[in-house]
Order: sequence, then structure tokens, then C-alpha cells
Amino acid sequence: MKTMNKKLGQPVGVLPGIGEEKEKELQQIGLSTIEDLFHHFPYRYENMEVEPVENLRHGDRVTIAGMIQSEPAVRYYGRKKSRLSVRILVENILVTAVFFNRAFLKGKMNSGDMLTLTGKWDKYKLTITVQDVQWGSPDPSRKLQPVYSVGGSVTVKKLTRWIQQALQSFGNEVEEVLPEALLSSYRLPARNEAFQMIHMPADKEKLKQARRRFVYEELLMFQLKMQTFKRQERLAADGNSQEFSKAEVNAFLHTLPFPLTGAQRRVVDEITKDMQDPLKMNRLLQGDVGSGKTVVAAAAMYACYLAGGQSALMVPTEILAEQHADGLRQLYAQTGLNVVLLTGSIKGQKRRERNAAIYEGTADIVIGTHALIQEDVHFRNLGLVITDEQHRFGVEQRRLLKDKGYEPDVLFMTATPIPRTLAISVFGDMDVSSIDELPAGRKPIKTYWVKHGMLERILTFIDKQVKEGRQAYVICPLIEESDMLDVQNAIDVHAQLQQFFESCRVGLMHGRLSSDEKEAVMQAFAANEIHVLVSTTVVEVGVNVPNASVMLIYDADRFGLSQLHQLRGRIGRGEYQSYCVLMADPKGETGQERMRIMQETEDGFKLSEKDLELRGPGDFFGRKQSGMPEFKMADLVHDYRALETARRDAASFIQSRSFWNDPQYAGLRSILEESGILDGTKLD
Ligand SMILES: Nc1ncnc2c1ncn2[C@@H]1O[C@H](COP(=O)(O)OP(=O)(O)OP(=O)(O)O)[C@@H](O)[C@H]1O
Repeated sequence: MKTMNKKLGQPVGVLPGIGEEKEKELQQIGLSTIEDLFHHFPYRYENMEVEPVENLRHGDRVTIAGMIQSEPAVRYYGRKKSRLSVRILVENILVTAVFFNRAFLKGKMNSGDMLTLTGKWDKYKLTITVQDVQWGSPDPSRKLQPVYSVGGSVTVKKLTRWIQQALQSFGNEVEEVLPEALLSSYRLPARNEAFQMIHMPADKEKLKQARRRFVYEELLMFQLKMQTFKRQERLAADGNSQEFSKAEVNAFLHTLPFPLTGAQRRVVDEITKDMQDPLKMNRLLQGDVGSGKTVVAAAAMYACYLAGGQSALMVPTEILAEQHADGLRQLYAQTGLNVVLLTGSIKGQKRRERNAAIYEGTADIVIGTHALIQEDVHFRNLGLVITDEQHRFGVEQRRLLKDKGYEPDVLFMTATPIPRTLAISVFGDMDVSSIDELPAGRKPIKTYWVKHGMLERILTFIDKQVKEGRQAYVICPLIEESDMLDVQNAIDVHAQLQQFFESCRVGLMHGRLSSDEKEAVMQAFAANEIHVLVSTTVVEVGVNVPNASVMLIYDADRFGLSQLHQLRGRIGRGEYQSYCVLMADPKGETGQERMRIMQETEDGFKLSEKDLELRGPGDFFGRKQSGMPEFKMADLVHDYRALETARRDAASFIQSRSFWNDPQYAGLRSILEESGILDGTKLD
């Protein structure tokens, strides 16, 4: 995190040896000031610790030290190539050191000179192919050598020298930004020491301490910014309370065919309180597959209706929009609410009519895909926006709504249970509600991992289930590069299964069907006119057919854990015992591990933590749409404890009066001021 110290803000050109040209090159890799140099952390370290010769492993990069015993011999080959070899005595063992294309060293080498050599070790020939040579005994301060990312003609060696010079000349200018009390209670090194330790570590322990400090500092700043942003945004939207009676919402809940679970009730309370609050709601609702998020959304939209507002429910696919529209109409059957569906495939006169209903305010609830809050749609009084699958709806859309003059309460629903650590880091500016309980009477899904050779037995099992009145999904292999190949796979599997199942009806679903076709297939499946549905992953999110009790997933090891969990969540949604069969012959350890985990647990939160471990956060949401914050030092998987601590500390700082006045927080405050968050201009 940069401070605004004047001396540290000087251009790198003030250092000896950096002329205009080098200064430009450094600028190009983002290093303009002295402070930039300090913050250019090594991305790894070269271990230069000298080890006894007998401990050295063949092929490793090693450092040894010894005395020159022979005249160096040089052989030239080709036009510019040479090989210099010299005998070195290392702990009574004669070792050959080989230097390629550095014949000029010959003149510098004298018998009896002490050399410290780093390079690749050949255990059998007792030879080191030297990459780095220093005259003299090993320098104890160089045991861990930083390696930096560089560019142009700037080499690691030069950059290391400049950073060290900068630390020597300006290290004392570094000001502490963390309060003294924090440093001592967490045993973190002071900022100026930490810079020394990270660029010139005396040993691994020191390096670890420095890293701990910068990780904490980085995460704390991130959390402070997020939380300050949240506070600012909320203050700005003051006076946005929705007025309705909670008793009437409860009366609606009593009309439902089932009682809410304890978790659903708690979450409805949290949401309706937020809506009644003058501050704008910005809440993430997460719940495991099948935990009953839709009913919670229905309650929130009903509350908004009571307050005289309209609600928009945005979902990622048309199938889902249609399913939700049907489901909500049933839930609202006794209320007289007007539910309107708006998707890309509704055109012409129909669309004009629906747009008019939205504009005039007779549409109480509008359900659709993204297009809903964009394009030609204008609400009369938009009070609540709910989006399903929050990661597809970001800051941009929120801004878009604002620009249209709407300041609705916002609820994000996700069926992907996000590990708590990730939720608070990515969505740190939101409140989080979790439905952590499934409706009563659900039977745990039985999950089996089988090899492809078992296919026939599985199909026979499906046949038996269908004869008992149930239905099945067959999910086709995923070929990530190509949607078209996925479709082809589904078509092939469909043809094969049609032959196998003589008496059942086998349907086909994939992304290339038109929306009318998709709807027809889904309706036929929901009505049990299709017994076995062969599908690509388009059924992944949200599809709800409680009579389906079997899912067979081809090549299951190609899917991520969270995705498998989503898919599996399509079954076990009713009263019947359900079975998920993962067909896979994974070669790698990770694939096998995934299959085992899937068999062992049905807890979405646990699975997504595991997923994160196996894949890393970048992959978790898919790189492109992730919107994940990038950290210089911190790693969300390994540093999650620090993240939790930072979050708590940031929250208590922001709420305390002393944080905004006391000089010990001046450093942190000034960074917040610099970031522009305090005047609401940006969030970086
Ligand atoms: N409290 C409850 N008691 C019994 N059944 C319930 C309860 N709440 C919801 N259900 C039923 O459970 C099923 C799943 O609910 P819903 O579709 O809302 O889940 P979801 O959380 O959206 O799941 P997914 O993320 O997997 O789509 C539905 O058939 C719904 O009617």
C-alpha cells in the first residue's frame, strides 16, 4: 500500500547508475518512484545456502564453495561458443566447475582463489554447471536471493542492486501505517524493517515475518476500503425505507403448502428488516442446492409489493426464468399479484404489452434474464432487484440501474455456496445471509463413483427406477473448448439411450435448441412425459423437478466439485430416495480425489472449500467473469485466517470514533483518503 511520502515519491532516476534510458525502461514495468521499487516484491527466492557435497541431489540447483586447484582450461567450439572448466576443492572433494561462454573469466582465476558457485549439480560426474559465481567465501546475507520480474534490458541482478541502494538511502523514510498496538499484539515487524526483510532476507524465518506483515497490511487495507465504501454507499442512499407490515408478510407465508425451515424464517427476517431500514439493502443470500431460496425471494418480493413497489427477478437462463415464473404464480395464487415474464424470445405485440404493464406499474413482479433491467424496459417504481447467481451481476449493472434513476434494494442469490472466506473478500461490501438447513424430510442422496465399464448396469438401474415412476437425468461429457462438441456428445448419447430404453421416453436438452424447444422439453420433463433427460450442463442451475431421482454423469472427473454439486442438486429435491452416479476413469490424483470427496459429502460449503483448495481462487468462478480482487502478497486460500482477522479489525476500526480522529490511525486514514473512497468516487 503506497503512502504519500515526498522522498519516497522521487523518481528512480535519483539513484546512482539509473540514467534516462533505464529510468524509462523501469517506468515501463511500473517502477517510477523509489516507493515503487520497495513495493516490487520478489516473486520467489533462490536458495543460496551452501550444503555439504554428499547431501547434494543430482540435477538440483545448488551452491557450493571451494578453492581453485588447477589452471582453467578453455575449449572453443563454433564461432562464439566456449567451455571453461576448472578444478575446485570442496571439503576435500575435487569438483569440476564448468562455465559456458564465459572464457573471459580465465584471466581472473588464480590458483588458491576461493569461489562461491551456484549452478546445476551432476552427482555422477561431480560437476557443477555454473550460473552464478562470486569470489570469496559465501556471504551469509545472501542465502536467499530475491528473484524479481523484470523487462527490457533491466536484469534481475541490476534491479536487485537498485532496490538495495534504494533501501539503503531511503529505507529510513518509510513511515509506519499500522498502529503500534497492532504491531505488538500480532508480533509484526515494523514497515521499514519488513521492506529490508523482504528484499534482503537474512533467513527464512525473517522472510516469513515480513510476508505476514505485508499480507496483513494488504488485507486490512482491502477490507477498510470495502467496508468504508459500503458505509458511504449506505449513507448516500438514506431515506429509502420500504413500508409494509411484517404481519402481512407472515400471513402470506402461511398460505404456502409447507412451513418454512428455521433458516428460511431467519433469512426472511434479515431481508425484510433491511428493506424497512432507511439504508439501502445490499445483501447476498447463499444457500445450498435445494435449500429453498425461491420462497425467500418470493417473501421479499411480496413485501416490496405491500410497500407499493415493483420487483425484478433476474436469472441466468430462459429455462430458469420460465420455471420461476410458473413457480411464483403458484406461490402467489391466493394473493392477486401480477407476475410478468420477460425474456429475449418474447417479441412484437406481446413484448409491447408487457413493457407497458411494467411502465404503468400493473406488473408487480417481473422475471427475466439480464435484458430485464436494460434496453427498453422502464419501471414505474422499482423497489427491489433480486438476481440469481450473483457473480453474473456486478458493479456495472448496479451503476446502470442508478443511471436510470432507480435506487432499489438489492438481493443477490447464489446457489453456488461460496466459502465464507471468499464471500467476505469478494463481496466484502455486502451483508451475507445463509440458508444452512434443508427442508425437513429430504433423504440424503446416495452417490456412487463407477468406471465406464459399468454403464449397462447403471442403465438397467435407471430403467427400474423409471418403471417405479421416477425420472432420470443423464449429463453428457463436458468438452470445455467447444460448445458444439458438447452438443454433439449429447446427441450421440441420446441416440444410444433411445435404443437401450425401449419402453421409456428419452428427451434431449442442450444449449443450441431454440428457447421454444427448450421450454417444450422442460415442460414435458416436468410433466413426466419424458422419463430420461439427456442433457449438457444447461440443467445445472436451478432446474426443479422433484420427481427426478437418478442422475448419471458421464466423465464426471472433468467437472469441478462445485459444478458436480450443482448438477447433483437437481435430484433429491422431493421425498424419494435419490441416486447420483459419477462415471469416471480419472487418471490424475486430483480427479480421483474429487470423485472420493463427492461420494463422501453432500455439504455444498465443504465442497466449495475443497474446490477452492484443489483449483485455487482464480478458477473458482472462471477467470473471466470472476471480478476477483488481485493481491500482491496475499493468497486467499492460504491466508484466509489473516483475511478473517483483517475483516474483523477493519469493522471495529470503522465503527470506532478514535479511528477517524486518533493520530495513531493517521497512516491508514491517509491511504483511505488517497483512494478516493471517502468522497465516494471510486473503489479499487
Ligand atoms: N420449507 C420447505 N419445506 C418443504 N419444501 C420446501 C421448503 N422450501 C422449499 N421447498 C421446496 O424445495 C424445492 C427446492 O426449493 P428451491 O427451488 O427454492 O431451491 P433453491 O434453493 O432455489 O435450490 P437451487 O439452488 O438448487 O435451485 C422446491 O420444490 C420447493 O418447493
